[in-house]
Amino acid sequence: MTNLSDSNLSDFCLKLPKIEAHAHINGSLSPSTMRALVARKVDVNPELAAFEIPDSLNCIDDFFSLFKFIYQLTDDEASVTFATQKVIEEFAADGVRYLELRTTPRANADKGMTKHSYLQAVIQAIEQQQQANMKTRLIISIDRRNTLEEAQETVDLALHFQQCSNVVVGVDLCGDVMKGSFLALKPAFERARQQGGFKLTLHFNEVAENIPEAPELLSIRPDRLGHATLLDDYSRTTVYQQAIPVEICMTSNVFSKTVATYEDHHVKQLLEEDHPFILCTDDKGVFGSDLSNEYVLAAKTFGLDRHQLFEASFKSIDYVFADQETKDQLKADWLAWKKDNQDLFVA
Ligand SMILES: CNc1ncnc2c1ncn2[C@@H]1O[C@H](COP(=O)(O)O)[C@@H](O)[C@H]1O
Repeated sequence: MTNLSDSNLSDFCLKLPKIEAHAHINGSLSPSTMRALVARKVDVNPELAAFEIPDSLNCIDDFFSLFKFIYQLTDDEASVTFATQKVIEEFAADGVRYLELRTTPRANADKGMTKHSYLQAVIQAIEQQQQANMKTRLIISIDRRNTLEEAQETVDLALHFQQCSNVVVGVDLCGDVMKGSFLALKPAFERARQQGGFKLTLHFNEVAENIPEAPELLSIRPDRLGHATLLDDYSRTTVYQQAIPVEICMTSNVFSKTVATYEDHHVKQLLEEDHPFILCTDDKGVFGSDLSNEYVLAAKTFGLDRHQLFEASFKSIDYVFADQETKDQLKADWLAWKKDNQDLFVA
């Protein structure tokens, strides 16, 4: 049962202006969005009526196989647009003021959806769904299982959409941590930075098997790292020396068992070392935790007070893939919010 201070803390974390920088679109679909998508499709695909998210995810393998189901819900452009709009609305309702969504372009020949039309649907949704209080930007993901040719095709799309829209800001390496190799894909990331000026973020050392390729990932000097769960000596030295911001996804790590408990979470070290990090959700739909809840968890687990929570959120602004003018505006908004809400800082 929540006591009074719990609900006060939840209320504070909901109202706190926040940055979300690591949110996979298809992992962020809420149960109500999934139900709405099932309702749209069940006539043509009755099997979807039996679609349900497992109550508990036993290991990271379960987690990646879950996306095979979710992808049946977003297998045409209209569903992709609908899903993206819902995700944006929900982050805005959770007090997010600057959102960087990410997604992997996906084709579906049966529905006539191409990677190009998939991205067009996402970008259209972002442009149409700009909220009064929240800016949304897009990071385009390259899946670890891609061939170099596929990865280059994704970079081509990022470059194409950069010509007609200002929402694409970065390129990400994601996907099943046990598959693929970064080395094969490295030229695509280098081209994304050189030709598009895109920022690069890489899912990094989520499991021990990723450690051997860590020097290769760090060699491109990523602008941010996702998770960075396991820091071997070389990675720790490099990540700390280069002050690379880490996208922290506590619930995702605990649910997918890459971190044993919240108390053991590596954000503890980052807090102690004052190393840059951003609290994020990863897949709020799959793991059932929105961003304000991640702030509640960080506060409860590591004893952070409201000023420290504000600082964590405020510092995150420096690490987003936006221009300086946008960052300055966000900082001014955050400070104005703090000034207007002094009463919330009294627990
Ligand atoms: C444990 N955390 C994670 N580690 C690595 N990749 C992840 C992930 N969570 C999600 N994805 C990647 O994002 C895709 C779903 O969103 P999009 O279809 O791109 O919008 C997943 O298929 C996976 O490739």
